[in-house]
Amino acid sequence: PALRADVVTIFPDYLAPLRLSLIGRAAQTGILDLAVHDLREWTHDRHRTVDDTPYGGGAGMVMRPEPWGEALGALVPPGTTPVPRLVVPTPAGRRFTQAVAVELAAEPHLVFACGRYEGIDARVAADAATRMRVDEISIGDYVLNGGEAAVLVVLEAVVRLLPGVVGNPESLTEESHAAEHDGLLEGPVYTKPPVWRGHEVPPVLLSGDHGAIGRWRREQALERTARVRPDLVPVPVAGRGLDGLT
Ligand SMILES: N#Cc1c(-c2ccc3ccn(Cc4ccc(CN5CCCC5)cc4)c3c2)n[nH]c1N
Repeated sequence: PALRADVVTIFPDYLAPLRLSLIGRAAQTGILDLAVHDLREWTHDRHRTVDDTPYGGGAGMVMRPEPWGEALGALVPPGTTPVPRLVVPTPAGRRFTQAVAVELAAEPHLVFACGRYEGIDARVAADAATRMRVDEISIGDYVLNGGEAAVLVVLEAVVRLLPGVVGNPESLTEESHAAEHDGLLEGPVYTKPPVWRGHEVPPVLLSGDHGAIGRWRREQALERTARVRPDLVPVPVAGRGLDGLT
């Protein structure tokens, strides 16, 4: 497979959507080798305990290191090659962006550690870092209850970049946040009918004048990016084209 992905979580059912559609097909066609594991497999007490009170006090509970140590040891036994990358979603992680998705899509093996409660005992990532690359990532500046939703987001963004997953690879470069699109947002899209509830499709798109269409689309992308995401609009660089893009 192009990518092997192991996900460890106390809510394996939460990852069921990965069996559907795009990612499900990638798994069936052998492009993606996905395995979801229940962390409690690596507990040994009657109550299958995965959490305990935080040292130093504070609200909530912290995930115990032992089950995680055993889970990662079982999934990545010493001597495993290629050494996987451990991806740990956390509110305190580096921002997950398209560039990070491209980076992860180049990896042969990813292991995702889904935390819950107030997070995972910090020694788990520290210990793993002695054997593999550990990436603590956040999918955005909002608070979730655990890492599972982040894994759904990250795996969708990563798997769609794998060769053979998306029918039309060209669409991968023409979309928002793709480097080839200068990181601009894409403009509006239209399909038939040419008039719908009195709303016309912009005539240039029906003109067949591909030069004009290309210019119009770029203008729309720039305008929309400036309105919705001014932070993404490239600043003109001295000595380059008028709009700083060419
Ligand atoms: N990716 C991603 C994420 C997550 C995420 C990812 C993984 C886990 C594991 C547990 N939680 C719950 C939680 C929520 C808030 C806090 C902060 N503390 C609370 C009181 C003082 C600071 C700690 C844990 C997680 C949340 N949230 N938002 C993202 N973009």
